Amino acid sequence: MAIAAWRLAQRWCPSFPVVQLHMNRAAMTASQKDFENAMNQVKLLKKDPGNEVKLKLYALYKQATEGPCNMPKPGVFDLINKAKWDAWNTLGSLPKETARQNYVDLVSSLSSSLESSSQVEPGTDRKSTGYETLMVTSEGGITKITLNRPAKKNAINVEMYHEIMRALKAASKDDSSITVLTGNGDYYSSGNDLTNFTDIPPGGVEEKAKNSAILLREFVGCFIDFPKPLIAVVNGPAVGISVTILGLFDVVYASDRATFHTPFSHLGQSPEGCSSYTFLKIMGPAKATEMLVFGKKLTAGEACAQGLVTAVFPDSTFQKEVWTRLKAFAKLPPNAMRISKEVIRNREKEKLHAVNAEECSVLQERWLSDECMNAVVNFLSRKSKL
Ligand SMILES: CCCCCCCCCC/C=C\CC(=O)SCCNC(=O)CCNC(=O)[C@H](O)C(C)(C)COP(=O)(O)OP(=O)(O)OC[C@H]1O[C@@H](n2cnc3c(N)ncnc32)[C@H](O)[C@@H]1OP(=O)(O)O
Repeated sequence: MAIAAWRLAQRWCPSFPVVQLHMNRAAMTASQKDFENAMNQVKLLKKDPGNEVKLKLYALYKQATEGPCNMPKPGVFDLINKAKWDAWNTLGSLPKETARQNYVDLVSSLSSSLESSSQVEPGTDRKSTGYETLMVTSEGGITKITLNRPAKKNAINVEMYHEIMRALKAASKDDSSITVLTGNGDYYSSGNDLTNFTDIPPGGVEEKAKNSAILLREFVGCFIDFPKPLIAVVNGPAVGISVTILGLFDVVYASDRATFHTPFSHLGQSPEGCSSYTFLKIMGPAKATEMLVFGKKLTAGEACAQGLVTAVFPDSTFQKEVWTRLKAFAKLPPNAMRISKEVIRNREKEKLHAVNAEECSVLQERWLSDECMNAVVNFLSRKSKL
């Protein structure tokens, strides 16, 4: 969210507007003019420059307008005023003109670095190119990753695994506050693309299984480590890995058209996405077993009752209701949200990585089993569907 400098400056120097108004206009020099321009520029910064920079700005401003620090030192528990005092006092006897120049230089460097960052004005939809299987947009503090193979029910092929990882890594570093994953078309995702099994390398199926386990482990690892609030907008049925990784999301909103299906036994496979751990924690062992071992398909209402889904909305108003909520979340202070997520999730991370490694190693064996091969052949020869 844009930070108006008067708010910034008022917080760090309550007398800021008054001081600014009562500046000696007669004594205005070129550098005084630059100084005033710089103060105006601060008001236009679209991104909070962070406390360290705000303290520097405060100190230089005070030095430029009042000279060396003349305030009594605040008490040790008066943290904010103590930080401000320290910043100002550190400037010692720096001449007013030099402080003014340093202030102008600092604002100018901030303007160029923050303006050229990927900050997006609300309402400006920034679309990332370079994805074949996804649509990625950033708008109003929300990076939205849309699975975009609607003709294949958003089945996740190898390219899509790589692109989702790339999009998540980019989203973790961009200036958005929250990240959303959703699907284009009538499905959220039909899970792993079963044609992934057909492209066998010269090293044979063992090599394929080994490489797939490495890919899967890295893929799930990106969700475990994702630092910002991650929200699934489940627009329709979800199958397999698109369901299991929901346990690693922070919030899951679902249309009442969505279903949640993990038919691993039917496919001769075993749970992944850390679901062997997260689902047990979320819904308890019996309900988790019904889903992960017996392949029970849940309605959105059932998934919500069992804690996998946060809230369910009628399909007719789904997008409107969900995006109203998401836009409000995106306005919250991003650092606070990131740190709160860290506090909530960090103590589980090591465990989740261990679970992920174990699940991938079990699956590597499963992929080589007759049960799995037969299930894939049956689907590909159109003998079976879920
Ligand atoms: C060893 C290699 C692995 C490499 C990758 C490593 C990581 C793997 C990690 C995870 C492993 C497994 C976890 C899972 O996700 S298991 C779940 C797998 N998914 C399925 O079994 C779903 C299969 N699809 C269906 O049963 C049906 O398509 C459906 C989803 C119920 C929809 O039925 P529908 O009648 O409404 O539509 P349909 O005509 O069948 O589909 C339209 C076209 O889409 C294609 N398609 C749909 N889902 C998949 C899929 N999962 N894989 C490949 N293709 C899919 C379908 O074939 C149709 O295509 P076309 O129009 O005929 O060309």
